Amino acid sequence: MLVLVINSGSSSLKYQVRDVEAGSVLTEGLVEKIGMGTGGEGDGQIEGPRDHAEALEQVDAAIHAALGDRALDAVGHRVVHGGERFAEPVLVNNEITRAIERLNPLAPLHNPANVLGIRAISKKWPQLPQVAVFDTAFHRTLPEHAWRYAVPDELYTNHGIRRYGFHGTSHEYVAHRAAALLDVPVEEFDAVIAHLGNGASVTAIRGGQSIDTSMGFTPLEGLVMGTRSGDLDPSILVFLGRAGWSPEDLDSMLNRQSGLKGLAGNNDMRSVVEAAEAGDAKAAMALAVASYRLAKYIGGYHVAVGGAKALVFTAGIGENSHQFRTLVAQRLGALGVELDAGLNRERSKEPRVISTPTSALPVLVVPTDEERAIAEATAAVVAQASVAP
Ligand SMILES: Nc1ncnc2c1ncn2[C@@H]1O[C@H](COP(=O)(O)OP(=O)(O)O)[C@@H](O)[C@H]1O
Ligand SMILES: CC(=O)OP(=O)(O)O
Ligand SMILES: [Mg+2]
Repeated sequence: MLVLVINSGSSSLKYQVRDVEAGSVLTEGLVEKIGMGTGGEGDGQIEGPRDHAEALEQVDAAIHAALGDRALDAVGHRVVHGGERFAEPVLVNNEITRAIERLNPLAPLHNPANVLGIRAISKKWPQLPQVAVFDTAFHRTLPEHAWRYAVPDELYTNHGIRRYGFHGTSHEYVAHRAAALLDVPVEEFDAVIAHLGNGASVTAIRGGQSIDTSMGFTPLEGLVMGTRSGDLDPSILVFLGRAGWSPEDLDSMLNRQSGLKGLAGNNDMRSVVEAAEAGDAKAAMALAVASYRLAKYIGGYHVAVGGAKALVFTAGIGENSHQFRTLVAQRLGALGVELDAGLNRERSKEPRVISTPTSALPVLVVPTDEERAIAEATAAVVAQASVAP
């Protein structure tokens, strides 16, 4: 089955065409600066489309050569917020699209773009089945004591304020691959998984299921990220609000000006590590804050899962930054974690163990592949829909 995987952002659209049975990628690319003039990269050089519909025209042109005389069978979308309703990937129809749209206020950076992407495809290729794959779905197994905030109940009942969690497609995919590498049935896999990309989250896995995760009501809570603050005392916002900061000011400060960028002036881990190694004290402190915060979460989730059998690093930073992994591991001495310096520095696209044989728990690096997981889920939903009565 040929699946077009779409990850729509507010001003960008990442795409991949995959042959699900062959496990291959036919073509991929990124359309940037949607509604902002010029820009873009990928297989085809793409210039600033006006909107998501125009972006899609460019994707269509770019994938044409790669498809040859084959045709797409389905489209799979990454949808960031599925609320409490969506625990599985679903075949999209008008009602589903409206349900996703109703969740827009809960993920204002992500969901509106996802809806635009779905509508643009429906218009362009009305016959093509579309599947929505939700970042929140894997976390629907969180127990209430993990998802509930200690605030008046009406905030939950009237406003849906609770922990939802994100990056679920990645955490689930990585849990399966890590369990396979350790030769443990996934239903018996207890672990802590750290997805460290631009957005970063850590998940407690018990019996292969998510039982806690660091992102919350929105993808802001938890770890120090590229431009997001992660956890802080909520009273800071009250304080700033009283000092005249608007909701937009606060949103921009927390989501776009904080994290590594706020601490070190740069949101890219590679640059922050380089600066720290060159003696920049702010960059070194940014790494200390981020690694300390993550180590505390790992300790907490080790308890939450009743003793993790593995610690897994994934996504851009988790897969590539041996320096950051070292900083985190150095703070995990109390858990008996011990990295093998040589294995930790090795570069590979394969899942691998990077701890010593005497480490109290194995530490793994497992490359994530959200697009592959979305393509496979899409194919499964479409295949099932075609046999349903
Ligand atoms: N070789 C590398 N060494 C250190 N950090 C890296 C490396 N490659 C990528 N990264 C970091 O990974 C992060 C981006 O992760 P990624 O998973 O691609 O993000 P997203 O998909 O959320 O946009 C950036 O902070 C980037 O600096
Ligand atoms: C949900 C989320 O934070 O996604 P990303 O890491 O792609 O920004
Ligand atoms: Mg990502």
